[in-house]
Amino acid sequence: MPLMRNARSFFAPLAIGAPDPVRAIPVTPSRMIHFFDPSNEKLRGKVPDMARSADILLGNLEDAVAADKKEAARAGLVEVGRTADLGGTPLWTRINALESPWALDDLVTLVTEIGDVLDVVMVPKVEGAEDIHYVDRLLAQLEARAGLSRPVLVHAILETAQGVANVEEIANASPRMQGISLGPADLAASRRMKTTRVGGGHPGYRVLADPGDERPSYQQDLWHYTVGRMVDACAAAGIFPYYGPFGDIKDEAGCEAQFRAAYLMGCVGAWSLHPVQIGIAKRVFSPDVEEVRFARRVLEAIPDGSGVHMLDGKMQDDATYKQARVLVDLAELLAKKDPELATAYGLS
Ligand SMILES: CC(C)(COP(=O)(O)OP(=O)(O)OC[C@H]1O[C@@H](n2cnc3c(N)ncnc32)[C@H](O)[C@@H]1OP(=O)(O)O)[C@@H](O)C(=O)NCCC(=O)NCCSC(=O)C[C@H](O)C(=O)O
Ligand SMILES: [Mg+2]
Repeated sequence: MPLMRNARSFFAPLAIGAPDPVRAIPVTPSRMIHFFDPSNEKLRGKVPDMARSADILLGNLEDAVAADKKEAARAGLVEVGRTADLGGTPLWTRINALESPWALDDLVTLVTEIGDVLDVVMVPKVEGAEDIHYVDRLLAQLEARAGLSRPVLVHAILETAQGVANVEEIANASPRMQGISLGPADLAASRRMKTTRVGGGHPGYRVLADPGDERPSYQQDLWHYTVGRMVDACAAAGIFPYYGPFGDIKDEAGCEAQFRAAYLMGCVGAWSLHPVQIGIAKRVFSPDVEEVRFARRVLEAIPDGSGVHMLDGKMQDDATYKQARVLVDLAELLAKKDPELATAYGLS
């Protein structure tokens, strides 16, 4: 069994002088976590534009940043944190893996230099609660030394078989846990899955109908099981699940379908690797206008949220009231950020 803090000490700061851990994870629009490489000067110049169009901006320090660019990426992110006008868009980072030569300096430098504007640290290849405990204590020490008044939160990537096996303990490892993302590329390698794709389906993974005149077959979702486990672990822990990357940038329809499956299963967002995927995530992770309209009718039809009612031939009760609440709450949250959505939802 991993070492867990007990119920009384769970919310105690892990270093003298560190800020109190949060009791509830902030609920903000997070339809996409937009990745950019902070070592790239041209992209750094685009940060204000990216921040206007994305819900969350993430300076990536890990995979996709070459080894000889790691320090430039870290320094570039410090520059962004110190100088860029993000207009209230949360700033996240993905640090290097904990066993790498860069992770320690990533945490020390970022919390010391820009801990006051850094909302969340994404930790790759998390295998169990012990990885979160290590980051948790170190963050507390760094926050205390930097005199920060609010804690930096932690987001784990689920991208090893061991991490999936331990997903519940990871989700509950610390009050800093903000959420978990699927990392389908590393996870595929860790599991010895035979695919070279970053997320998405595979034409060979399908179900064939029984023998008959015709034998239709349908492609299945390779990630259904893991997304299901991740969503349940996150919901049970009061944190947020995200589908991760979709690497085939040109396959916009494939990306949209994968994001939509994750949205319907409970994910709050996905990663965008390219500007085109910001629009896809916005479309997918904003509730459908007609569904919101129907959900509001459900809430109006059941003012106290109890009893049984009929609406358009469909039974409504306490449970459907709660389902409707999920959609309406999300629509109201997004409408506050997005005037076009506010108009579409009739909330302006
Ligand atoms: C994937 C890319 C390398 C593609 O870049 P590029 O070839 O430059 O694309 P385009 O020519 O179509 O670009 C058009 C313009 O858009 C700008 N651009 C591209 N990407 C971004 C971005 N992320 N943010 C902002 N702007 C972007 C280009 O500069 C062009 O601008 P201009 O020249 O002015 O017209 C590239 O998109 C990229 O590097 N994306 C991020 C990749 C990344 O972060 N990968 C790591 C996350 S996924 C992962 O790690 C796997 C996971 O961990 C797992 O295990 O599953
Ligand atoms: Mg990965």
